[in-house]
Amino acid sequence: MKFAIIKERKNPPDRRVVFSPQTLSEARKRFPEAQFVIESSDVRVFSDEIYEKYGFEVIDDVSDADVMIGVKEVPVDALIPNKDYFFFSHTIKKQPYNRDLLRAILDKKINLYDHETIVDKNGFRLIGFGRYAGLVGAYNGIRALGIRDGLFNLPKVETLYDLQEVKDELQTIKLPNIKILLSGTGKVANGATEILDHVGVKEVSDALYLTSEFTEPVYCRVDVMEYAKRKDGKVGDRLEFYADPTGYESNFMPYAKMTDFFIAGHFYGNNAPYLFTREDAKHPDFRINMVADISCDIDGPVASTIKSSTIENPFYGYDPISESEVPFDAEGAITVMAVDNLPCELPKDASEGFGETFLDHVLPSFFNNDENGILQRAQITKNGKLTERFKYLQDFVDGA
Ligand SMILES: NC(=O)c1ccc[n+]([C@@H]2O[C@H](COP(=O)([O-])OP(=O)(O)OC[C@H]3O[C@@H](n4cnc5c(N)ncnc54)[C@H](O)[C@@H]3O)[C@@H](O)[C@H]2O)c1
Repeated sequence: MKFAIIKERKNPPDRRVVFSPQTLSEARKRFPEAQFVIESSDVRVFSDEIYEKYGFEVIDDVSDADVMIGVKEVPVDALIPNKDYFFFSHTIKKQPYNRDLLRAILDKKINLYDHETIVDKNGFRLIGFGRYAGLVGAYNGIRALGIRDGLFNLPKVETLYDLQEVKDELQTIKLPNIKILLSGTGKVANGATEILDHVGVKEVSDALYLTSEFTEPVYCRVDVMEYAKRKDGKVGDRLEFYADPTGYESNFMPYAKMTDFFIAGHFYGNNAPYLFTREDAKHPDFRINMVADISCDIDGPVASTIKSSTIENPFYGYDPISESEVPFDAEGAITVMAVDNLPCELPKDASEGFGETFLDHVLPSFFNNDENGILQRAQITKNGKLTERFKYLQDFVDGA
């Protein structure tokens, strides 16, 4: 079986890749029956020459490979019919901007596997870039704070070589006595925690956080059972909330009154209550003045996120009174960092980490008859049709 590491063709260019040269060598060792080729690329974080140094063939035409492995959406005219493809297709939530892509995939009888749909038998995602989004998102929030309040001047992550350099930069700063709230307990939140711990911010329980002030910076981690509660006053249940959050309402306000800097790292499911609304942000006791919204749902659960921001211009201000965008350092504004492609800022580490999990969780399935059902669950299209699991996308494909 021949695997091709394909070139990223989306604009702006994404420098990430599923396999670093080193991880691909490991894959070659573990699966001697597999063949790997590299499609030449001038944007990838690892150069063609490095792959060649590791003994891989780097070519322009990879059309004789069986399985194409990429990161971002492949443009329709670059899709090769009748192949297996792995990439983030951003189609499973019926994203309108990728309807034509899904149609082309079906027309070209491509077997599409999406990195996002690579899950274990309980439905938990096995691979992703979440940790890197958390790392970069927390750093960017701290960077915004330093610039806005004239405290320190951290460089942009994209100008640094790797995670170690990011961490080295953070050694040079001292945070003021602020209170930081972090939502989520998943991959993103773990990445953010790694940064907060590295900066030496101490974690405190929510009971203490909600009742005390401190003489040093602290952070508190909350998940659904803290920032939401049952409307009927009964005790909530996390799994029940995931399945159907309609019986819940926000419990975020007590935290908003005790927080300076909010890092959003939760997943927001359909019909869940908003964490805070535009009205909430107007409340005189609403204390948050800095939001690093890594979850980045626009005009939704975190009301100050009125748009996503870019790596180039990562910060903007939200004026709670006029409910509109203002400069990030305007008087009375909530400063917002809402970059929606954070892992792109750390392409080397993100690629290395992603490849290791792809190697552990996905590649074996090609050689063990998919004994854990990984490929079967992840497959969205087969022979020009949607697979059973993804039949719900049929009306999206058929729609105008
Ligand atoms: N800004 C970016 O560049 C970027 C990059 C990667 C991920 N993200 C986003 O960050 C968010 C968190 O990602 P993650 O990888 O940490 O996810 P995860 O699955 O590892 O963790 C999800 C977290 O959200 C909570 N949650 C709340 N409602 C849930 C529900 N209905 N189903 C599942 N979990 C629920 C969970 O309890 C958990 O704390 C996602 O919305 C993701 O799209 C953003």
